[in-house]
Amino acid sequence: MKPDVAVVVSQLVTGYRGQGRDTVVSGPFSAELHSGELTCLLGPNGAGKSTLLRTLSAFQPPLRGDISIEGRSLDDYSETELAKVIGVVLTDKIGANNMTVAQLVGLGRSPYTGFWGTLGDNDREVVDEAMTLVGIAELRDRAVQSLSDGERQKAMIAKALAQQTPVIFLDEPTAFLDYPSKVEIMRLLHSLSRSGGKTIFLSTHDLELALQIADCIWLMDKKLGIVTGSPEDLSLNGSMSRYFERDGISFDMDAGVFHIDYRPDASVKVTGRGARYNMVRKALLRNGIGCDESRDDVVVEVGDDDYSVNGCKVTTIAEVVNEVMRLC
Ligand SMILES: Nc1ncnc2c1ncn2[C@@H]1O[C@H](COP(=O)(O)OP(=O)(O)OP(=O)(O)O)[C@@H](O)[C@H]1O
Repeated sequence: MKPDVAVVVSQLVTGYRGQGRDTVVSGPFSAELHSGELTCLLGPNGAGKSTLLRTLSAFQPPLRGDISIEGRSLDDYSETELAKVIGVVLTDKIGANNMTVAQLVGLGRSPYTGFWGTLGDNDREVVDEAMTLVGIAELRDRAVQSLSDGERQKAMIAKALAQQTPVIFLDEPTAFLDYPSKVEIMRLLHSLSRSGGKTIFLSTHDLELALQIADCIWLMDKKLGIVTGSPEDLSLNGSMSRYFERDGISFDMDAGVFHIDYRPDASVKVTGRGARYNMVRKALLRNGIGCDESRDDVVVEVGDDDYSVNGCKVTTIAEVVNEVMRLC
């Protein structure tokens, strides 16, 4: 059974109002976000991801169309009501450098206490719980400016959690993070959507990661418009290829990964099997050398412990490549 619809976008057109002329960035399009799901917004630079997130967060008005959250149009919410429904995590500098992590996360309680409001026992409990959920409880007294990018991102997510909203929007939460931290943040957001029944919608350029972790994907492109679906459906129906394949880059539907297409200038025969065999082929291809079973002038044999090139033994793949390059 499909989870509840939390956000409905109807015939939405996003963009910027100008004097006499509007600049349309995306739309018109209609789509839904479901509670308990992590949805990723993917698209090339300039496609309009931040503009869409700002529009959904009510930071800028739509040019046309309607957005409704939990059955009510965005226009019908007061500012305070909105802050209890949508938590927003932007990539902009957060301007919280003189605060401790606990103070920053405590700002998430402002819809309930007022900006200068003092936190009560319940607020402090919520703040502690948010920091624990995100795994930063031990950082509570650290100054925000002393945090790493990954820790700061977690603190911002904890702040959004402390806001206790059913919907959270995040603009590129994995930007500037190393790969393990990107995976950690994405898995954290996925588990928060599952365990807390939250609707989490984020933009990212980490396509392969999004394909592995997201429940749903929105693909966005200025020319192609917006399509939505599960990562697997969008892979199989060709949408991933249509939106992201460029000259020299192809999308492998089965593996859900992108490949750089090399055009080899020469070819050799490679024999063997398993991971070492695949790695040799990969290293040769990167150096402009393809594999051709019919070749017999240059033959690379991949053994269990070493390699040979035309009978000459070597121990590393780098040496295989050097030897083959010398012969080709
Ligand atoms: N204030 C503005 N006024 C007019 N046009 C704008 C404004 N801000 C952004 N744009 C334009 O809107 C388009 C979409 O920009 P946006 O930042 O939403 O894209 P994006 O998909 O988030 O890009 P990126 O992946 O590079 O962050 C771009 O062509 C941009 O130049």
